[in-house]
Amino acid sequence: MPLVEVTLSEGRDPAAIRALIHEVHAAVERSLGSPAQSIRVIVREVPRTHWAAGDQTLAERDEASRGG
Ligand SMILES: O=C(O)C/C=C/C(=O)C(=O)O
Repeated sequence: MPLVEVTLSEGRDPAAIRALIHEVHAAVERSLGSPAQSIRVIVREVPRTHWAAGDQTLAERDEASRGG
């Protein structure tokens, strides 16, 4: 049972996430030949206040890029 997990920061359009799930599913089906019902795709969304790079959260980066 192939299981693919994707971690994203929060805030994307639900339709874009649904499209991502479809594309990941299709890639696994095509590349591994796995039965469709056996494929699992999990998308995790992390609040931008809970994701840091270089000790700056994505929320802080957003604020800085807005000039805050
Ligand atoms: O785009 C996302 O969902 C997550 C972005 C992460 C970064 O920009 C980073 O880790 O620097």
